[in-house]
Amino acid sequence: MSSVITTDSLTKRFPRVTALDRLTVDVQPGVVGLVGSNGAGKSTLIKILLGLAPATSGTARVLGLDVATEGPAIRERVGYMPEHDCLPPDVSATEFVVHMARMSGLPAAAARERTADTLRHVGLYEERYRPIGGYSTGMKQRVKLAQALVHDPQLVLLDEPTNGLDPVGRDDMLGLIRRIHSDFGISVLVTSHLLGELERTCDHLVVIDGGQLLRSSSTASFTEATQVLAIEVTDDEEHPGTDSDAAVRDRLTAAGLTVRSDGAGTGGTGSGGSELGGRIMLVEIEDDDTYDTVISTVADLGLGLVRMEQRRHRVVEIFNDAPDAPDAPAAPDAPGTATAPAALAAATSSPDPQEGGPADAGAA
Ligand SMILES: Nc1ncnc2c1ncn2[C@@H]1O[C@H](COP(=O)(O)OP(=O)(O)OP(=O)(O)O)[C@@H](O)[C@H]1O
Repeated sequence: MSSVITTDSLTKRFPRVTALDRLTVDVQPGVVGLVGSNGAGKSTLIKILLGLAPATSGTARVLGLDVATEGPAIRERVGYMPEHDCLPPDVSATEFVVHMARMSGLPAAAARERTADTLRHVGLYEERYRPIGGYSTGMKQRVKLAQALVHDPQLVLLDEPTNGLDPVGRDDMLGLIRRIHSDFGISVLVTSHLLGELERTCDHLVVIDGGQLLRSSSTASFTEATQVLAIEVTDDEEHPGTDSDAAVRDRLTAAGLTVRSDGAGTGGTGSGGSELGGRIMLVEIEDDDTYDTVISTVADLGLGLVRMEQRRHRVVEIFNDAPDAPDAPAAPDAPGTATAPAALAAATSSPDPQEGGPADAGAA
């Protein structure tokens, strides 16, 4: 498969900040998430990829075309959904999208036909004849998406498409984004500062921070299984006041296993908290017998297992490994307003999506 985007040591310096710092990345066809906190360099990268802003140094190619010299050819083949509200309030969605289709070179009849199809696809029906000024944020986002798709591009670059949307609106938009690829075969590069939502939506994640690449790999490989078993046991109802966790920990340790409490919790209150996070114990998996040892130990003590599952890596660990990562993630002030790696951490999904843990803070 040929790459849709490649960059080689791509650098963009503004007088007071380096927005992109020797970024080398290779994006294959599919739905790819570009994740980074506010100011990480996502929008700058998109503008360079569209040939709208020059790089300071380094090179980039989109669909095999050089961004420095082939901007118009790139923009013919690529759709772009900008981050900010940029729609004219006085015209209808239909008028606006027809205009954008004409700007992309479609003849009048084809532009009208494609506009009707595209607006239907993004979920705008009768309201498409009303002035955009009266639309909700969700409807405006759909218009912005429709104008990015109307000329049938091979690739769309979507800059923060879920910005300003409520949880239902976010989920709808993420579903639409997936269908752009599955129904039409169009590749998608979608940016967000909310890791959790891209983790759910994308096949591949590119994570940047301070203009530098932290990691680029398949979403699945970010969340591969660890050699750690997370367990939670019931209280000892026959002997109230007994610390059942301590009893299990002592027995397992005596059996030669390494046990620790889950300092990070499951996204709950963290270590020592009275909520879920404080009740999880982590057992290193020595071999297949570890499972049986845990089960028989818990049964011998007359306790029950509330959960036993192999821990998965969390995508957010990439930020914890970054050089200036914060010690403890802080919760964002309000849903969808996460900033900086700390809030990215708070916005990620539970350690194991199967676990039914706390929802993505950004979608909460
Ligand atoms: N035209 C400009 N002049 C000077 N500095 C800029 C300019 N555009 C962006 N920057 C700076 O470059 C850095 C990266 O900005 P960019 O907009 O690419 O980040 P981002 O990841 O898209 O964040 P956000 O989601 O907040 O837009 C920021 O520090 C920003 O202030």
